Amino acid sequence: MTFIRLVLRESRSSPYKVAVMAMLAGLGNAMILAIINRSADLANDGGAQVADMILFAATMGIQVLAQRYVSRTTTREVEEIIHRLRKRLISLIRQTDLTALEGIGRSEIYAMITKETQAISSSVPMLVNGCQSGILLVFTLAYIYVLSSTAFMLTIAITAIAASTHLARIGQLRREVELSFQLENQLFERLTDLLSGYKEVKLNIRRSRELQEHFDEVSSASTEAKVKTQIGISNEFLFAQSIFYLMLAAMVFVVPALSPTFSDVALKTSAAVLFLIGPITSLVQAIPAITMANAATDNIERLSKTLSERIDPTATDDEVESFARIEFQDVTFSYVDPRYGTRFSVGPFNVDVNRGEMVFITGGNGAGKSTFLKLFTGLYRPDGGRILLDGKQLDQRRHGAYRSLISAVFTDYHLFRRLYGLPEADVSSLLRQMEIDHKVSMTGRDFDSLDFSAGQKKRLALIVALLEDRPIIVLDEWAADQDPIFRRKFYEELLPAFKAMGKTVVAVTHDDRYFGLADRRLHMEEGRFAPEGHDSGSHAPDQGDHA
Ligand SMILES: Nc1ncnc2c1ncn2[C@@H]1O[C@H](COP(=O)(O)OP(=O)(O)OP(=O)(O)O)[C@@H](O)[C@H]1O
Repeated sequence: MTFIRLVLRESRSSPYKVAVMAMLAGLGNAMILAIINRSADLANDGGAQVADMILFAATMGIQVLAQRYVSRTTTREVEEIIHRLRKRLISLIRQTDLTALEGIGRSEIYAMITKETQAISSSVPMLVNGCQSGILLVFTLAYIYVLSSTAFMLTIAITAIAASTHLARIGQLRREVELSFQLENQLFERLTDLLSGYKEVKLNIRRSRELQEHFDEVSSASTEAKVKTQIGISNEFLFAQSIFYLMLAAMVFVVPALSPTFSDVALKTSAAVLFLIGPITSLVQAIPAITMANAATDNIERLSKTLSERIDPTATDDEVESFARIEFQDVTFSYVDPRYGTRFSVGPFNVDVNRGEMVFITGGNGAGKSTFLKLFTGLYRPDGGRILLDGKQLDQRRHGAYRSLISAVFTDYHLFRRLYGLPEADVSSLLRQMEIDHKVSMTGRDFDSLDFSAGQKKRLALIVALLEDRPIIVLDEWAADQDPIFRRKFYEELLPAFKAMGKTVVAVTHDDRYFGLADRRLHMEEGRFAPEGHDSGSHAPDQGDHA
């Protein structure tokens, strides 16, 4: 009952008030039944009383108002809970350690924030109905008891047998629902593959076909699981209906044989049993809805737990504005896969970077350059060794604040349409400097378009990094997709200009032609910096830069 627990835990309105109102609605329903039965009786004896009509109208009014209160309150409550859950998930994602987030699939996160919350939301009306029906059922049974204890005992016996059979069968249904959830997540993954890899899919018809086959396979398994679930639900519905007919039959065939006085109330009791069909149907429909809401809540809570267990303890609003020296002492880091153990280790790094320096990092593919940058920028925390900022070791709080020294453009950078975290700025001179002033314009803090070439986009990302106005700028193969002319401008004009502004530049580069421009070059091999003068030259040759 994870979903119910979630609602009780998160609800801001009083659950007692909702329960009282739901009881009132149920009682109102049962009273409507009793008044109608009584009035039907009176009709035989010459007509219903005006008092009964007034009582009927008043009961109906109370019942409608109470039911409306319950529906409105619960719907609003659950939607607000979903809103808070979503906000919390986004906030947790923001605060989680980068390594943890890299381990969780994107499609899983998308699915939790969209599909699972939707599943909870759409189950609410059925749940509310189901709860009210349960209450109505209790009151109607009480009314049947007042009419005839034999009829009541028989109805209870049949309901108990039916409910236990139903609950035993619902276990299987729950497994089917969970399976169809898992399969739908896989469908999300395949769809993400298709959309993210659209160019690759378009270029290779065999890949395109096989991807389609894989999608069809998962979709068909998901359909099968869904069909089983739906058939299970309709079987339960049929089952409930049969039970209801069984009850009616019991009233007409069995109770008269057991109770000699029953004939007086046979009509009323049968009417009461007829009245049960609505609540029983709603209850039966509510159970799969609860099962789905439970599965969705379980999934969301599992993700929340994973994320909260991996909250980045270094997160802070503190900022550092300047520095003189950053020292890495025996810093190590490993990528660890829970299934396969350590995948790759870097370090120990013993290196320092001084204010105003321009440091180039070189090395072959997979040597560990980007990993070093993630350590240097404070995005990864070292497994061993220590980082010193101006001679003082970074503790957790200072580690977070340390990140505020750095702006970066990584190889897999993301360009936000809005200048999040930055004030409105006049970017015209930067746009001119980057030679994209004819392409980009801004409205307030928003770029009007991001539909540029790869190289132009990267220039815009560099502008955003510069707008952050931080003392260190970290660039990972920034010039890789620039044309030779702009590449030269980058190395010969822009980087020296940054240095002249007092910025510290740490750049990963393969452009051997410009290696000489750096104050220092650190060459990396197999996760370590090679001793100076031991550059095996395994970097990629500079291609196409012969301007
Ligand atoms: N998220 C990750 N999980 C596990 N292993 C990783 C992860 N990221 C990188 N690696 C591994 O770490 C090693 C170093 O990767 P890194 O990206 O630091 O290399 P690099 O020197 O920047 O390479 P390139 O020049 O190709 O960009 C590689 O063997 C890579 O497979």
